[in-house]
Amino acid sequence: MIYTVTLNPSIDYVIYPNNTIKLGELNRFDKSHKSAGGKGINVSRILKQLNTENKALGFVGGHTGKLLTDLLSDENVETDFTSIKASTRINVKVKGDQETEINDRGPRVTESESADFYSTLAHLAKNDLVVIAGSKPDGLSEDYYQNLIDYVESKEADFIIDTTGKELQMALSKKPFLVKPNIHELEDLYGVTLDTIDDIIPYGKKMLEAGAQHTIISLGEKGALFFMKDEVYYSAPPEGQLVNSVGSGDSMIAGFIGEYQKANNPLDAFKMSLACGSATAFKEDLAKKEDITKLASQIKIEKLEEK
Ligand SMILES: Nc1ncnc2c1ncn2[C@@H]1O[C@H](COP(=O)(O)OP(=O)(O)OP(=O)(O)O)[C@@H](O)[C@H]1O
Ligand SMILES: O=P(O)(O)OC[C@@]1(O)O[C@H](CO)[C@@H](O)[C@@H]1O
Repeated sequence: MIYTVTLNPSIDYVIYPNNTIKLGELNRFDKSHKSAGGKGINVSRILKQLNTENKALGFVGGHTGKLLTDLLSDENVETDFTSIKASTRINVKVKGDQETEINDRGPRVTESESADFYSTLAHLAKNDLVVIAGSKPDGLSEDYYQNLIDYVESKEADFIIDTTGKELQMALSKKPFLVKPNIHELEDLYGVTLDTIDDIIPYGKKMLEAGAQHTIISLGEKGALFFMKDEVYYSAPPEGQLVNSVGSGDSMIAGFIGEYQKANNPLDAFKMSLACGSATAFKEDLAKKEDITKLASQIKIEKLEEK
């Protein structure tokens, strides 16, 4: 079974302003939509499009939590959320001349609610996969992710983590099945500036040396690099027009897992991750199955290095 964990999910309220947003003035817009958001939830939504069985876990509360659950149920995404008293956050995504994201800090989770979460992982078993993604809400201990990873390890299950900084650094030594930093997260992790693919490669390798089983470094409109064992691959994205980059990184993770589950072939999984990432980048909301299928045949990967 695949579980996605979104400790701080959101309603993503996406607005399309009629004009450039003017600070300090009344701005109007004619078009908007609300979608179930949060990084792990996005992974679940794309996995559903790929017909990969999975369950979304995390904390939800209040009317917004109910809306989130209903939106997922409309897409037939299986959930087993832990109820909290405080309300699920609303994150605002402004699609103006540029994309601007305004993310709420989110609700506070109480100590007893934080312990309740573990009951949703009661059936976790050997070879299951847990995808842990996104920010941690207030109220959870500093080492909540670390404890969660230790728990997953104790059940002999695998995990993927999509987080940043110290938490990502800590997780590497626990041998994640996949990590997928974007270029900026990689620069922050190692305190460097990376301008070219040749600059990036040693840092991708470092992530494998530190423990990651597979590493994808996403480069936005420039595509992505893939590291496994001693091999390094690159792929440019398929042709298309950027419409929305929110969730494209999460879609990549889903694409990798969905394809890997089918045939245990990491290179095909990397191709599918590119197809899913770009299919979402070319859509207003997350990609649908038909968008992904259209792009999948266009992805070409190039081997850059082998020791
Ligand atoms: N402008 C674009 N054109 C084509 N593909 C894109 C574009 N932007 C993103 N993608 C696709 O999405 C993937 C992930 O993008 P990016 O590196 O921006 O991830 P990210 O920063 O984790 O995304 P986010 O946090 O917004 O979900 C890229 O590797 C690429 O396949
Ligand atoms: O505040 P976090 O947890 O870091 O990120 C939350 C979020 O920005 O990430 C997703 C896109 O990756 C969105 O659906 C959601 O609003």
